[in-house]
Amino acid sequence: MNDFIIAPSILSADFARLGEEVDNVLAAGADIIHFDVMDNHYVPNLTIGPMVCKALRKHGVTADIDVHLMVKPVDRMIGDFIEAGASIITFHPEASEHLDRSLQMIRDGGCKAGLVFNPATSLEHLKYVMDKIDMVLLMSVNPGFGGQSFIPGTLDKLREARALIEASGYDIRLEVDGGVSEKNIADIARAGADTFVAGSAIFGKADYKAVIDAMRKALASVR
Ligand SMILES: O=C(CO)[C@H](O)[C@H](O)COP(=O)(O)O
Repeated sequence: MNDFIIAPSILSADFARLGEEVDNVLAAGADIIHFDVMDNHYVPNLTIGPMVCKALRKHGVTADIDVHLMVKPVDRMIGDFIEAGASIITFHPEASEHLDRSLQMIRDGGCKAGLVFNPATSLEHLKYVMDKIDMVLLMSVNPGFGGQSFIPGTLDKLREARALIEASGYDIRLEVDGGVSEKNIADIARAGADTFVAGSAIFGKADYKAVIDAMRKALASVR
């Protein structure tokens, strides 16, 4: 695994050719696949569920699948995605009735667990569960749609999250999602992110490898 992880969001892929799109983006140098699950309840959009995750595994995808649950309630979906072959499952603290239990369910199912924070959601939810998470995901847009602009205040929040992670002593990745492109990825990494979700910046271009290479080149200037 690279130190910096690039995670294309299939929200912006061509769903009619999803297996091929995932193969192509992995062949172009992506590390993992970001899988956005929206329920038209917690967020105002409706996307894909565990059957599609299972279908990607059946298609032959062996890369990690990073499932971002934008659903409420979360617990039933956790079980279904564990069964469907997810590698990482993240959810929003305000969407779970019992945060600790939801995190434990994910780890008990053999997946990595993480919490997702909307732009205006406080990081205080991390306080008592640092030992139960493998990833913190900061949304740099309000969740629900691809193609939005990066909210600049996320950079300060990333610095805050990075400091909390370092102080905890745990091995926790810091992911950012929304409006990430080859133009701002270096600044985002300098603020502390190590895992980068990008949807429209990658799938919106014809040459996925050129974009991912440009992102890696920008990241090389950071470390
Ligand atoms: O979770 C999401 C939206 O809720 C998407 O993953 C995110 O917005 C990525 O899309 P883009 O890179 O086009 O901003």
